[in-house]
Amino acid sequence: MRNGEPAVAVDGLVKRFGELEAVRGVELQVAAGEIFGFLGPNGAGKSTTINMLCTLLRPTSGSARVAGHDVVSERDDVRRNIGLVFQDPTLDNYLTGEQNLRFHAELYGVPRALVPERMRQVLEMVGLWDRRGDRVEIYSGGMKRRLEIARGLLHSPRVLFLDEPTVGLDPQTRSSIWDYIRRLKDAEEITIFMTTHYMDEAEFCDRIAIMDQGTIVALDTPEALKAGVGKDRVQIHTDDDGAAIEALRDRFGLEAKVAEGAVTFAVPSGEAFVPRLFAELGVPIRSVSVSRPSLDDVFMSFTGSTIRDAEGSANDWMRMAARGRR
Ligand SMILES: Nc1ncnc2c1ncn2[C@@H]1O[C@H](COP(=O)(O)OP(=O)(O)OP(=O)(O)O)[C@@H](O)[C@H]1O
Repeated sequence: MRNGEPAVAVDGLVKRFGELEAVRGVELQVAAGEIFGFLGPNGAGKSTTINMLCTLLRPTSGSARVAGHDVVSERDDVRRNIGLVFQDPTLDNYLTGEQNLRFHAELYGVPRALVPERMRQVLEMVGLWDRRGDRVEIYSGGMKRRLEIARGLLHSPRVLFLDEPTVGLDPQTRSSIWDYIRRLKDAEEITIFMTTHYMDEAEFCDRIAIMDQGTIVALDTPEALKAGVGKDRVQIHTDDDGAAIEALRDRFGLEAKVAEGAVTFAVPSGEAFVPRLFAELGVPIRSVSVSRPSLDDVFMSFTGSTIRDAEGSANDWMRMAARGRR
């Protein structure tokens, strides 16, 4: 990869499955050393895009370069330069942490002489050096995830693809995984391309792309995306959501929808609007909450649903990836 060249450069990338255009002309660039987050509802095309970047799926048209190499014509170079951390655990439980890493080193052709030193580095980075001799079956969920990250790093990839690195982990473990990810970025000058469903985690990304129906609908820093929404979110609980949505449309010209079990809509100044709402809605309100724009609102303004409602979008790509590698 030449100096100043983006770690990931995607140009007019398209993937068709028969009639279905799953990815429709995606353009993006990720700078070396960036933490880049990929968000989107179920079926948005994230997995398909990432699979193309990881060389596991061939683009229908367009091009992509990862770590300076073309994903079609220089497939092996791309593979040597990327690390993948699957959502589904792919560790061998009967082996020790160290044995798992040795196996991977062999698979990736890491020169034998370099393995002990590199193994120590990555295991220390994720705080598992002292536990390297234990069988993985007695590791906690968080330890397993950290070992997967260590393994993804072992062959010194330039770009690390992480699929929901903290899904299913408790908040404390999630936060420690994030400490490792941030430390990683400093220590290894690595580029991280990740998917997450946790909006608080998306905040840690340098930039975020929101994908919907095969295209990128927003791409910027979390701050810029939130500033762009420019509206507060109001949520009300009522006894008749249908009537409330109708009244909001008829009396205030507002488009509302039910999200997370509450009638939800956006107005420029939420607090100032609440008294009018109570006075004029004509539908009894049980409770109301007003919040400043969050990444969730950004997500909603571009995709029409909250990330929690869109949840369950289990990223199948790693499963596909695992299959594709066999
Ligand atoms: N191998 C395939 N053959 C046919 N259609 C596919 C294939 N892979 C994906 N698709 C379709 O392409 C679209 C995009 O799917 P994709 O898995 O990329 O979405 P996603 O954003 O990753 O969603 P999720 O978060 O649920 O994983 C979907 O409509 C999906 O059904």
